[in-house]
Amino acid sequence: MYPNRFNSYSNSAQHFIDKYDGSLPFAHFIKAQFAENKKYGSKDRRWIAHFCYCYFRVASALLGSEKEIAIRIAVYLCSDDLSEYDAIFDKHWFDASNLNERIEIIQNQFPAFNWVHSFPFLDKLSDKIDKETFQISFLQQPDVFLRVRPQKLEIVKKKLKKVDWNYHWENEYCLRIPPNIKIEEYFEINKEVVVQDYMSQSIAQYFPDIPVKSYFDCCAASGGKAMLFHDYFPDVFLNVTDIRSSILNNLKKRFHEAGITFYTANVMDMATPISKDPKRKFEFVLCDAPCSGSGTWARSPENLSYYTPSDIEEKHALQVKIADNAIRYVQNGGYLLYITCSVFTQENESVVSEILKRNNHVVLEKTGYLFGAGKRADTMFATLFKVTN
Ligand SMILES: C[S@@+](CC[C@H](N)C(=O)[O-])C[C@H]1O[C@@H](n2cnc3c(N)ncnc32)[C@H](O)[C@@H]1O
Repeated sequence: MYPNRFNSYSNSAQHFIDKYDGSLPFAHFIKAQFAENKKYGSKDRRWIAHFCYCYFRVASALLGSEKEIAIRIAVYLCSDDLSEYDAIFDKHWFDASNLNERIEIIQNQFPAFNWVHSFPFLDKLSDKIDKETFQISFLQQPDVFLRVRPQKLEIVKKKLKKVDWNYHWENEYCLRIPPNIKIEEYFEINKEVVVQDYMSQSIAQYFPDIPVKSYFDCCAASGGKAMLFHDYFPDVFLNVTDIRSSILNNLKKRFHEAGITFYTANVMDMATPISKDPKRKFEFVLCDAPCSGSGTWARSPENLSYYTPSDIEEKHALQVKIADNAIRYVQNGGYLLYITCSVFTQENESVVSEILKRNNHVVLEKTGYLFGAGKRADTMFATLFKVTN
């Protein structure tokens, strides 16, 4: 890349970063900005967005630095391929053979760069999370993963023989694919493949080890986990709810595409106290609770600059209310699976402790993190409880 081109992208990135106020996801913001500013061609848009995202990945380690310098450092730390930047970066920057060495080079050269601060919520992080791997994972954009629907494995493999891009099987059904692939040009989405993070797919490890007969997904959103469950237990009727009717419309569209008809979807607020014991109970209740999403922030690194930690307290309170209610829907001998895509103790281990403290008929079967950092995937937390009345 020529210096003048680099400067021009850097200036545009600074303009958009300064204009952004964190009130909506950066991806939506930048898309709207580009739609308003027709002067940017598709190549310019790609570079400017890359520079902005690089900046957000390391901004907290560079507080007080000039934006121009911060962007230069950020692009160095966060770009997979440095060969583009021959004319821009200092010669010795190319001596690094891995990300740790890149960090060291910058640390030595710029005293204002404080890597420890790159993730500003370290005090909230669960002690089960490997801090170093987690922090470094923010320097790279996570990959895209597809879950191949079980009965579609053969057709997907056949179609893959004709693609000219690289892919990698993480396991029998999980396919890692390069970013920016127009998936719909190759596969029937939801019918053949579901776009679902590797660790989100791996949640199936926490499904009860029994032939489940009834299922209730109480925070179903657009149905990612419900579809996963369906592919393991195809004969089970799906009862799904969410507080938002708009997201249930997405679920209905996806279920239609997936050929799932054996379900009901209803709006329900799971945080409202339940006065009477629910009439209908289920063998398996899945509660993928609303959370900070901090295990997915390598996909939305603007959160490192704009997330307000007081939100964690509110989320904790909401999660306890929802999980407490969800337990009431579990039949005797059945299971509750509590899930978040958070890495914060308060949303995970603390909620689990609260649940156990408040419900002495509930026992912990299995708990842990599905750690995607270092694998260019998200991180999830899951706990399976057994409920005996
Ligand atoms: C993490 S998302 C669920 C993701 C989903 N399970 C999936 O795999 O696609 C959490 C969902 O909880 C819903 N939610 C938030 N507060 C709720 C409440 N009080 N009652 C029920 N659902 C709620 C949100 O609307 C959101 O769709």
